[in-house]
Amino acid sequence: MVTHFSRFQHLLLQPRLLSSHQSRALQHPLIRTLTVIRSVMGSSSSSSSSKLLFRQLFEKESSTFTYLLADVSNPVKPALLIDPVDKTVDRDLKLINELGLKLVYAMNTHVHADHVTGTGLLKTKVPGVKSVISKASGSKADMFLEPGDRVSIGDIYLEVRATPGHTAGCVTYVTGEEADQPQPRMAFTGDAVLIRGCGRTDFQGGSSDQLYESVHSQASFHANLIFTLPKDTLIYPAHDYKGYEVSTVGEEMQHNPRLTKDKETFKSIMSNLNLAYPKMIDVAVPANMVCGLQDLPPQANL
Ligand SMILES: N[C@@H](CCC(=O)N[C@@H](CSS)C(=O)NCC(=O)O)C(=O)O
Repeated sequence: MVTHFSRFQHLLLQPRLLSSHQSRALQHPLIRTLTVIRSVMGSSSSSSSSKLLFRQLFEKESSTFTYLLADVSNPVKPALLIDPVDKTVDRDLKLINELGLKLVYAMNTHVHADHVTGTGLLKTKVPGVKSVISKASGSKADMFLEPGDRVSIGDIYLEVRATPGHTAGCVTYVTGEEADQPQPRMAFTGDAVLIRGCGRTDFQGGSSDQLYESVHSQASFHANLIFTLPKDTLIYPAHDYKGYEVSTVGEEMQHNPRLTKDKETFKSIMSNLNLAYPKMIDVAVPANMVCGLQDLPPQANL
């Protein structure tokens, strides 16, 4: 199910005003088609695809978003969860059952410090579910991802991009670029990019320098490059503390109060956040290093 791939090219269609000459040129059927696609994409605050079933779910104690994606064009309706929380596993499973989906993967964007992941619990409740996390996280799981891997459910897939900075093993999952994948693209950024913010960088191997590079750099093919994704790419973070639900790459490039700054200013902002340590960090990190389950016997196959 996880495959390496070698293409990160994408078509970037910038919205702009048209001259009368350009308007006449739009009579060309190919250009007209592209323009229609662009206008649909540009006005959207959610992705459209006849295949994709998508739900954004919220756990209010830790302000965590869990995302449910499924390919409902496939007879099995295979599904995955991104960043499930232990406290809301039963809610998530109820929804999955009601919608007739088959949960295949329980994935994390990183080792969370503020809540216990639901992946271990999901594995005990749904036989066959595979826990998934980046290899760089150092955590236990059934499947370990590296930058450039793909995770597929039916005909829909997520690309894995390295997003270190909040933690060393953070990744972002991005839907595929092809026309048969959900459009606009969706980026599940974990705690790398939050809406009008970003993840803190003061523990778990965090680095403000690295986070800045993860978002801005174009140096490495498999590096995250969040701000080089198409501007209409929808950003779905792991947390929100301000009442937001979704943003876009273009919106964050323009309005993110931290990530729009130059690197030195960004680093200075990050080193002066003075945030309290997450209340659950001493419980959550050890638990999440073993998929959210601490009390299993050593021989348990996580
Ligand atoms: N008060 C919460 C923790 C809040 C917090 O630190 N959130 C993290 C992401 S979870 S480790 C973060 O990166 N925040 C960035 C920010 O600017 O707020 C608790 O005690 O759990």
